[in-house]
Amino acid sequence: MGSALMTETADTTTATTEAPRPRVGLIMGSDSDWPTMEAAAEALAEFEVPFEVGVVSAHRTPQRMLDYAAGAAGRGISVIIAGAGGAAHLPGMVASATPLPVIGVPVQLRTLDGMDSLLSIVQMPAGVPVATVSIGGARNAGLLAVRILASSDAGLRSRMEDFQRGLEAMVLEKDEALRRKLLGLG
Ligand SMILES: Nc1c(C(=O)O)ncn1[C@@H]1O[C@H](COP(=O)(O)O)[C@@H](O)[C@H]1O
Repeated sequence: MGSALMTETADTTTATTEAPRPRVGLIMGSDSDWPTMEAAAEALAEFEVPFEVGVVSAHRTPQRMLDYAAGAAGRGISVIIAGAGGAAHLPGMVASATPLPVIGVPVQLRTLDGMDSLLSIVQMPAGVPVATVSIGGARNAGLLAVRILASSDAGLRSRMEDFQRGLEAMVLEKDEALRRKLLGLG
């Protein structure tokens, strides 16, 4: 089942080198979700976290969804990011069939501004958690997956700390630029 998904990696070595095993499963209900979900892939690639990508739908491919969720941990996946729009049952259904942490991304469709997706994902019954990010918040889903992995990976944790310092530096730089602009200095 897992072999049906595409494995992505930030590894830049030659094609003859065996690709590292994916640590994050990035799935979505439809290929039409990719423009939203791509930001999660980019965040994972920034941290050189190997991941796999695939379309898995609780509604349209229920058996594939169950097989994926049941097999992910055994294949070495540590975190699953699941994005879906509308009646977004995928993240919750996947969470019900795996012990792994599942991060849900509400994908905004043309109707209802993504509120339907958000509410479908966020309102889980007690006992089956899904960590829901904001509507369209795929980048944060990727970063949250990195943080989860970093909690038991010192190297990754230190990269996350560098990333956070970078964010802070960027804000301070913008603050300074704004101040100079307001004072007519720059
Ligand atoms: N919400 C779900 C599920 C699911 O939750 O299992 N499967 C597909 N979908 C969503 O249907 C929307 C429209 O899909 P199409 O564009 O393929 O018609 C997508 O946002 C997808 O995530």
